[in-house]
Amino acid sequence: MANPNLNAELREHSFEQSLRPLRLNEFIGQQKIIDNLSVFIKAARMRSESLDHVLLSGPPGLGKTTLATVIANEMGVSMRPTIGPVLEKPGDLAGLLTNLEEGDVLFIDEIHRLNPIVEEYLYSAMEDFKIDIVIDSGPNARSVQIELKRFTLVGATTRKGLLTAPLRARFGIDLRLDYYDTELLQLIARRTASILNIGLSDKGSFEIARRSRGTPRIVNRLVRRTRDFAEVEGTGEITDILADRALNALDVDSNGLDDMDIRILNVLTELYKGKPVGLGTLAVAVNEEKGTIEEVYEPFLIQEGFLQRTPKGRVATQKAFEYLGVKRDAPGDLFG
Ligand SMILES: Nc1ncnc2c1ncn2[C@@H]1O[C@H](COP(=O)(O)OP(=O)(O)OP(=O)(O)O)[C@@H](O)[C@H]1O
Repeated sequence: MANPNLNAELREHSFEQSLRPLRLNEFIGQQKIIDNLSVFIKAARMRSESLDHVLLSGPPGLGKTTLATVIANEMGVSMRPTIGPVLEKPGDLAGLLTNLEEGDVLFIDEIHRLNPIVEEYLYSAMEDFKIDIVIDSGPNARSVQIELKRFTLVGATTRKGLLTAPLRARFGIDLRLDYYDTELLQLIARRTASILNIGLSDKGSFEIARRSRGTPRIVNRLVRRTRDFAEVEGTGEITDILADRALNALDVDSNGLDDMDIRILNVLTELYKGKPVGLGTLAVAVNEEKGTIEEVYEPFLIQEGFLQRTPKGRVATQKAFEYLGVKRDAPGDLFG
C-alpha cells in the first residue's frame, strides 16, 4: 500500500526542486557568500581547474543544497548528491568517486553523520585524488590504489561542531549560511509566487516573510499553503489579511513560532519555571527528537532571544515569559 507520508515527502521534494535557483544571480541574499563564491568560481574556471572543496553549514532550509547545485551549474559540471549516513562502507564511497567525471561536484548532505571508516577514506580522496581499497579477504587480501579524476566535494551540515578536525581542515572554502532578514524573505516570497503564478501583495509578502523563521524553505511552504486559501476563499491574490488568516489557521503565530516552538517554551516557562532543563528531559517533555530540537528549533529561538543554552541546560529568557504571558517566580525562588 502507498505510504501517505512518503508521498507527501516526495511531493514536497519536487515542489522544492521546482523553486530552486539555478545560478548565482538567481540566489537571493547571503551576499558575502555569493560574492566570494563567484570570485572562487571565476578563478577556478580561468585556470581550468576544479573548484576547491566547499563546506556549507547552517540551519536547515537556508539554501545549502541549492548552493551546491548552483556551484555545479556555474562550473559547468554535474552534481552527484548523496547523504552522509547512506555511505555505510568504503566501497559505497569508492563506487561514487570512481563514477565522477573531471571537475564534477560530489554533494554530501549531513556530512557530520559519515561513518568514521568511510570518512578516513575520504581524506586521501579529497587531498590526493586517490583511494586505497582492500580487495579480497583473508590471505589474498591486498590494497589497490585507484586514481580519481579531480572533483569538488561540497559537504553540507547543520552541525559543524560535530565535524572532526581532519575533515574540516580538508575544505579550502568554508561558508556559513545565516538566517535571512524579512526584506530578503519578501523577495523570495515574490519569486515563488510568480513561479506559482499567484498574486501576492506587498503587505501579503511582508506577513509571510516575517512569519517564516528566517528560512526560505518555510517561505516557500507558506506561500504554497496561503495560495490554497487564496484560491479557495479569496480573490486569488494573497493579501496581508488573507495571509494572516491562513497562517493562524496553520498555527504559525505572529512571530513565526510554530506549535513545537511554543511547546518548548511552555515547558521551560510553565513546567520548569525558568530553571535550566537538560536536552534529554526537554525532548521527552515535548515528544521530539533531541537532534531535531538542537538543529531546527533551538537556533531560531536563541537568535530571537527566547531561549539560552547554559552549562546546566536550556533556560527560557524574560522575553519568553513575557511573550507567553507566564508569570515568573521571584528571583529568590528560581533555583530553589
Ligand atoms: N537564497 C535563496 N533564494 C531563493 N530560494 C531559496 C534560497 N535558499 C533556499 N531557497 C529555497 O528554499 C528551499 C530549501 O533550500 P535547500 O534545500 O537548499 O536548503 P538546505 O539548507 O539544503 O536544507 P537542509 O539542511 O534541510 O538540506 C529550496 O526550495 C530553495 O529553492
